[in-house]
Amino acid sequence: MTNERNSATNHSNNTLTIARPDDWHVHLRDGEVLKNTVADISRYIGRAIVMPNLVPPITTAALAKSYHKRILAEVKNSHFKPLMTLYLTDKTTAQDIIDAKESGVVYAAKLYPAGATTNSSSGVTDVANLTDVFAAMQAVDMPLLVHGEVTTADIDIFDREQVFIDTILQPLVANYPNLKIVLEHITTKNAVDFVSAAGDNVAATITAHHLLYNRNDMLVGGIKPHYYCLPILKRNTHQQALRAAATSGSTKFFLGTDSAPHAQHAKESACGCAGVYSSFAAIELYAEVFEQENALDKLEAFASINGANFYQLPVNTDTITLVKKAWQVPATMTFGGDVVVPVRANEEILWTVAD
Ligand SMILES: NC(=O)N[C@@H](CC(=O)O)C(=O)O
Ligand SMILES: [Zn+2]
Ligand SMILES: [Zn+2]
Repeated sequence: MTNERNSATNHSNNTLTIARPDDWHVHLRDGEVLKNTVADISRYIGRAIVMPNLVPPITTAALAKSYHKRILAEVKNSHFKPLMTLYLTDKTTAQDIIDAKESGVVYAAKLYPAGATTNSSSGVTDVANLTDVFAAMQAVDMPLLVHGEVTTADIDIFDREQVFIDTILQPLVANYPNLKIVLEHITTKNAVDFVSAAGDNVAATITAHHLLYNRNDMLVGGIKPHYYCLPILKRNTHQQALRAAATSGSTKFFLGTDSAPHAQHAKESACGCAGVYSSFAAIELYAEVFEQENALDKLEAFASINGANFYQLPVNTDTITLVKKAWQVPATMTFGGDVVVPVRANEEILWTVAD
């Protein structure tokens, strides 16, 4: 079932009113930084799919419930609702999925190939270990969210998404034809083509930074660790394919910031962490892309409608208004007892969300 809705989109050159957007992929972390990450994401975002890659990871309904409570304790805006996820391991059982579904707070389960990204060491070593789990997810209609990269040393880091699609995802989709799958934070034309050709049960999130940047931004003129994320930024032809997909009007692509803060010292290091902090200005950054592509009329579907329909949740009934008004991003933002360097630090963002 999909939501039928008369579009609230209304725009002149300088303002755009859309249904309240949701973020279908975000890292809020835990502990003392939660008050900062929750304040930033809840400014105007409605719902957020909260990633489970904490240390230790959120592997059970009980852990998801207590993390959910810690997030809610920091929420000051009633329009914001965190949707929790379960971290799959080799040991996850079908009963874990049933318990998660019954918890009422878990909306999806996340597949991290072991070693693929930040805090994925407890991830899945072989999807063959999860046959019963995927069957249970299909039976209870719980979406599978996928970090789609292989991790074997012989595969070049720039090819890891494509090889994952060919060797892991394609058979998974074939074996579980009714399993809802979101290929998260896609970075390649290969991913766009795969998702576009698959059935309605397969969709993808696209980050603002993969739409705005390519690997030249990270590597030309000096190595810039704040552009380093996983999957890594690709060449500009892939970036163009992502921009075309996001602004195409296809219902298969929707907003997921993958906002993934790390303290400044952890990024500016001889072995810097992967992740870009963007949720403080998510819709403003996407609006830049959609404006550049002459597709502001497609932003509402991407940000506020397609994801809700995929998760079979109602589209938010209230709205936000974007105004074409530039503002300067600070050099750093508070991150618990530390600081995080945000995307666009010391530079301008061209759109503002009206209060
Ligand atoms: N995207 C990233 O570069 N990092 C994420 C993990 C992830 O989403 O893969 C993180 O948790 O830091
Ligand atoms: Zn990931
Ligand atoms: Zn992520």
